[in-house]
Amino acid sequence: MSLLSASLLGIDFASPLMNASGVCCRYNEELDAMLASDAGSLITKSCTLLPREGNPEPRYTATALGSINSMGLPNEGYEYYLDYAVKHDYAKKPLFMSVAGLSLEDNMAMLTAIREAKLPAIVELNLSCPNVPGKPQIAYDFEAMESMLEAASRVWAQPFGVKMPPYFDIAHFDEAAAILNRHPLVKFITCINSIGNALVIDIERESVVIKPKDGFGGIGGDYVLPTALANVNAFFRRCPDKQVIGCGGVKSGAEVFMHLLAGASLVQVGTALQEEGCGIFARLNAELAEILQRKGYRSLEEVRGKLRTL
Ligand SMILES: O=C1NC(=O)NC(C(=O)O)N1
Repeated sequence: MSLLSASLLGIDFASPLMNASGVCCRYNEELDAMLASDAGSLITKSCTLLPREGNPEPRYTATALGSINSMGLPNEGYEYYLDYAVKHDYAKKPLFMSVAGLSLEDNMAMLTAIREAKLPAIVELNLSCPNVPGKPQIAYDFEAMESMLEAASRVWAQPFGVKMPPYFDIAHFDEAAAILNRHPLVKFITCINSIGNALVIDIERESVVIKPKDGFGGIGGDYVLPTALANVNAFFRRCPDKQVIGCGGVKSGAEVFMHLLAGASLVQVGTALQEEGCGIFARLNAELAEILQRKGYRSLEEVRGKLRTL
């Protein structure tokens, strides 16, 4: 066991770091770059039943404080990622598959096909894409989320995880956690997806910066770090039988350490990975190791959830 060893669903990871679904994971070449990187694992682009072009461009813009995107789930269709998962060498590093069907039926069809392939791939069910016009985020509709989790638990019939949107109200943390706790097969919770439907304005052009939805898109990066940490900690506190994966605002070892303190078992990198490339994982591992050593920690276990309150 090295200093950066992590564990999820009883599976060992050499590093807690991985990509956030959507970044460096649409094509085989990107997934292979993640495999060759110092990330402890990798996750595929959220897939739909059929391939999708996604929203019109420009649909991603980096900003001084992070990024805004309205990709619209562009992906090669679930069979492409299932094919990658069949060929993947799980002894090298664990692989996650992100599933984001446009309907409950589509999700069940994909989960059935993936289940029948009998792979060690870990499924992260995306309940929180904010960018498909006309498709509300499932996890903001508690009844829809309950129905989706009931169906997914029945069809998938083994442990899986969910990608959650950020919540901003304690009552919503309570309600969402209560729903998740009613589904014991939901063994991990990834917090957070982008903060949906934000608006970035360029004053020189007096314009929005992305084309879809009149410029409204999900934001990531520095903008979302405190909200991401709050959601990680809220679900860590409320779901003692589940693990949490942190996502949001990670750009150095410091933010990785914050997510671990808040309760994260693994940590995903989105905007910073998009901007820096896969070399970021070697840097983040080194920076995290330096913080742990400086503070006298010998494992991530000793840090997880140890956030002090005043
Ligand atoms: O779940 C998602 N979150 C995002 O921020 N963007 C992508 C997308 O638009 O495909 N999906």
